[in-house]
Amino acid sequence: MGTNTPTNEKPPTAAAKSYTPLFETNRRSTKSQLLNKLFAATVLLGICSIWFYRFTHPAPTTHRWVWVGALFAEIWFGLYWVLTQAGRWDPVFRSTHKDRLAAAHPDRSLPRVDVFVCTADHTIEPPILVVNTVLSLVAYDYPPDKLAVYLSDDGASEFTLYAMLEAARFAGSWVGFCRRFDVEPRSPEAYFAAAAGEKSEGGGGGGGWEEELVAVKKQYEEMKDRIESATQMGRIPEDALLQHKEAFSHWDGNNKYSWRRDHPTILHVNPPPADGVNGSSLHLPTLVYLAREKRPQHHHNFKAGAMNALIRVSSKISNAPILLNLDCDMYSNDPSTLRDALCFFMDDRKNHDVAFLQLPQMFDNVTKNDIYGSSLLVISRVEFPGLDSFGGPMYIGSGCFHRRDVLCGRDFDPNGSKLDWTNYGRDHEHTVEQLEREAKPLADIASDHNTLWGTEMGLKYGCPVEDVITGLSIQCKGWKSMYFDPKREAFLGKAPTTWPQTLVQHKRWSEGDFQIVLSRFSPAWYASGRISIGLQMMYLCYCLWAPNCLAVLYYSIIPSLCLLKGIPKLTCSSINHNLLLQISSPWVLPFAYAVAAKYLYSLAEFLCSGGTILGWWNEQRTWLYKRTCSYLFAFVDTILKTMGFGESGFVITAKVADEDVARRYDKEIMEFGVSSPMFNILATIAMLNLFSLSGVVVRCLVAKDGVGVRVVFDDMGLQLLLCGALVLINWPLYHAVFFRKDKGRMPGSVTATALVSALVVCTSFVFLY
Ligand SMILES: O=c1ccn([C@@H]2O[C@H](COP(=O)(O)OP(=O)(O)O[C@H]3O[C@H](CO)[C@@H](O)[C@H](O)[C@H]3O)[C@@H](O)[C@H]2O)c(=O)[nH]1
Ligand SMILES: [Mn+2]
Repeated sequence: MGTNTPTNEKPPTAAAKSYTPLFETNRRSTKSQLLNKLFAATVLLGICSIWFYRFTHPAPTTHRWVWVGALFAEIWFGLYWVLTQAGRWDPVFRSTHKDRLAAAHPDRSLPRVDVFVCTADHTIEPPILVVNTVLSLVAYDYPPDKLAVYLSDDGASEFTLYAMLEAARFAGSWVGFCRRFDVEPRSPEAYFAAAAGEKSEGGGGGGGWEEELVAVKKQYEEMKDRIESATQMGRIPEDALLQHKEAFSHWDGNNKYSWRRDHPTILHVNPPPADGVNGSSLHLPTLVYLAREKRPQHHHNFKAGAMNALIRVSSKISNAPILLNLDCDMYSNDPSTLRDALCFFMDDRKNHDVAFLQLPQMFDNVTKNDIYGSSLLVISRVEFPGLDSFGGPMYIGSGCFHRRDVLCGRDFDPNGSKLDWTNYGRDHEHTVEQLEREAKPLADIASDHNTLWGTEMGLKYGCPVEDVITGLSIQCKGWKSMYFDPKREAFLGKAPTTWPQTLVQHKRWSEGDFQIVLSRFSPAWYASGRISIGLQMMYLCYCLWAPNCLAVLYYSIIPSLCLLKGIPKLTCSSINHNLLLQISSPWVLPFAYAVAAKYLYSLAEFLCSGGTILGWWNEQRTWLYKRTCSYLFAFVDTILKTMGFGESGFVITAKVADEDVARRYDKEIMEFGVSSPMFNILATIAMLNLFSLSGVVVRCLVAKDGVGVRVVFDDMGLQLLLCGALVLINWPLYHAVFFRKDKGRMPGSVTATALVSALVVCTSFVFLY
């Protein structure tokens, strides 16, 4: 996509000579930008001519609603396309100078960093996965006395605490090994897997690496065994109970069923040995376990509540000016990421308005052709760099660095919003007991309920995408954000591995995003004048995912039904209308151009972002399924919620699958498996298109004189194409319905429901309408 050239940011003046930038900003070459814009202009022309066609061929008297639907869908798709162009207007790409950072700020003058890891359920977020993340963070290449890792456990699980304590013990050996051989990545599980395939970087070159690897791996496996068997047997080993009597005492005699929703704050600070691990020179960061207080009568506000408790508690313990937020499945893949991030926050000239720095969310379990389109490639590689030029990307949760003061509600002052490092941190004259005693009440409900937390301070409450709404409210104050997509992925997490997970995750996202449009911070009006128009357009683009379902549902159902019934024309007294255009009509050209150009461009973007052709095709299916299911449910639920019915929840995505499912996932076989209302809709639409297509084919075959065939192709050619494309993209679904025998197939009940519903819809449309 063109070459990158550095932008000319303000020519250096004499006074500014001593300033050395810590990061670089690159833009596409003027030529490639111009070409891109010209191309966009031609597509826009195509879109306008489609609109023009509709308006100059006014509503017919018969089948009027079909016409109205098509008009609505075409306007929607056209406008939506315009919104997406903002993300492609002027992308910027950032790179860092860690060497300059090191020269300007020796380790002892680096600011503290607090890392927050959130977990919420030890059954779907296994403790061993969580501690792999924790260990990868503890092993950051950063002065240990400046780093603290906090684990928030909304599941209040003794097994997660046990796992963390085990990890703290193992950390000495692990970090030592990592430092000595400079290994990457620093999540033990990921490293050992890579080392086994001899793909590991660093290390390999002798110096006792192999022996040490065997030893540290053995220790790790033993620890993993202990953690997993404790979880399986539902019992913490005696020796651990004895050693950490105080910490585990909270679980004595608790009621297993209500515990998660009803328990006091549990805070356990695990300070590193002051004189180094086993008296060596190796020091480790502080590790903290927190399960904030929960009571059934108080809403806990999901991850936002957990994050706010962490912000408060950490302010007493380490009080770092920079916070990093990670989900429990996202381990650090690059030990130098903290230094990368600081290049942005510590750049002398450009740091005064940067509130947060978002890094892309990448996943280590995505298969080659990404069957669920979960890698977010185009968003990460194309759209977020695009947002960055308009004031910065959204805050999307995991992988985001924040300035503590801004996240805590600091207003933007154009004359002085610089971060003063020196006011932060606290020295450890306190004993651990003192620290725990002081910090603990801050995670109690009393410190949160009826306070400014969740409204003016911290992450916002009441929205399933707490991250996006929080980021938007910060940007609306005048703060900027930045996006940094490093060459080596900074974090790797777990993407959903089944259709139900994928669809439910997108329901949460699109529901949350749509709520933002209707909220106080609406990007449609509140943000006007507060953030740039380009950014506003892109916020709308994401926040209007949910209502997208209407136009897509229309396009995937009505033209096919009309095809089946044989309605090519919508007649009005004098003019002939076509539902979709007639193939021989000159108007087909701009229509075909706009559609083809849009899809080819999207394919090119996908390939340039590192995807495969099949991956792109899979992503198109995912978009279709998300739009017809997740977004529909999100849309309906949001409307109901605004009318006062129901509340939106937070369904946590499972990070493990049973063996059978995992095996199919690795083979890129789609997983349906359970019956769900979402599948009923998907399968019904798929069947309906199959029936329509077969119906037409049969009709052509029985038409003796060939007239029927000609009419079908000429008058309904586009409908036929659309229906054919829908059948093609649904292929794996038919396969799962009709042919598969494994557990991941479409359940019989869904199949039956879909067949009956599609049959009823088709016959009643053909015979009754
Ligand atoms: O009551 C809760 C619910 C969730 N979580 C944590 O929130 C994180 C995200 O949950 P997950 O189920 O993995 O959702 P994703 O859709 O994968 O997460 C993305 O979307 C979320 C917003 O919907 C953001 O919060 C996340 O950071 C972002 O990675 C996980 O670490 C959970 O443990 C909590 O701490 N408390
Ligand atoms: Mn996740």
